[in-house]
Amino acid sequence: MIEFKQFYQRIADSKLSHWLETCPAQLTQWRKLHAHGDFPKWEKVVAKMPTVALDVSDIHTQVMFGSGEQLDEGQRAKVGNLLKFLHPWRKGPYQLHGIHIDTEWRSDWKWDRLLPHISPLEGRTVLDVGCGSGYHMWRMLGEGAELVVGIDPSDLFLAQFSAVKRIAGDPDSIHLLPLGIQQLPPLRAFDTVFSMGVLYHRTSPIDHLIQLRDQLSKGGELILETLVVEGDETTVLVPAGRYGKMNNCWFIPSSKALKLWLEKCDFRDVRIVDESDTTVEEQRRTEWMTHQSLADYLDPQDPTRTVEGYPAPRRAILVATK
Ligand SMILES: Nc1ncnc2c1ncn2[C@@H]1O[C@H](C[S@+](CC[C@H]([NH3+])C(=O)[O-])CC(=O)[O-])[C@@H](O)[C@H]1O
Repeated sequence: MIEFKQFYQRIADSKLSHWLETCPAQLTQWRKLHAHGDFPKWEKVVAKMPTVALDVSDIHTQVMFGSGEQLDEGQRAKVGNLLKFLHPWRKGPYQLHGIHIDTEWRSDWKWDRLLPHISPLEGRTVLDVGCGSGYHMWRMLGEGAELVVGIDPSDLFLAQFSAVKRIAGDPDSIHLLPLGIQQLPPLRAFDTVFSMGVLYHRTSPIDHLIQLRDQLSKGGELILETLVVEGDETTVLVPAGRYGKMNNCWFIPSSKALKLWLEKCDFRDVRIVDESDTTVEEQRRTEWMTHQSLADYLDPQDPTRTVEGYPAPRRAILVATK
């Protein structure tokens, strides 16, 4: 059974100890809501992941655990099938005992775009809001973070993360909690907070920025990544209906407007460090994610537009200090 005891123990004597006032009750409630349905089936898959001591691992240049030499072909096929049961795999890629999980997203490309622009993570306590299956969390740990906590309300992503963590030998410096950002009290304790791909899902983007600020210690750093449109400080797109077939997409500002919003929320040294169009090489259908993907969200006659006629996805990364 996926439990959070290891997390509670890990933070008991840390600067996150005050989180213990609210978090265990929320996760107990979460567990009650997930006692039936798919989650217990996914937990059984997680429990079957191999726990052999790893011959090699690399979380610095990729997310790789085990060369594949330690499992025979039959065992590898079995683990591969179990991992497939946790479909769809959106964020990655992962290399697990020689099994290449070719995810919908090349999340490593986003990591490569942001890494040169952020303060070194060595020794830091880090929060990843909307962490998905936790791909970037492993890379944060690979950069020397002392403790990495991810939050994401998706129970499938928790199961995927837990499968990887079990194979990795259950390290106690990395934890995913199935919570939304709105469920966190103002902890004011993280050295670095990431919010990537979340802002446009929030109905109130300024409140989101304030919630992120409230998680940071004074002087801490925010890395914010979200969909943007071209334009000046006053430009923001609120799609009338769906955007790229997503029905939960609310505010898509220009990067300049986003910079202004951050400054208005008392962040300083706000920098737009990257702006890139999302390509069908970075987000695409694979054997590990067989549903529709970016190519299906774009107008086949004009791929610079979504099927709804809005500008095609473009994303910015901003870095700011509290
Ligand atoms: N209220 C919320 N609180 C926290 N998380 C949320 C909330 N609502 C949705 N999410 C989660 O935010 C994630 C957004 S994906 C980005 C993943 C990764 N960060 C990436 O940058 O690749 C979007 C994208 O594809 O870019 C999903 O995992 C949601 O479950």
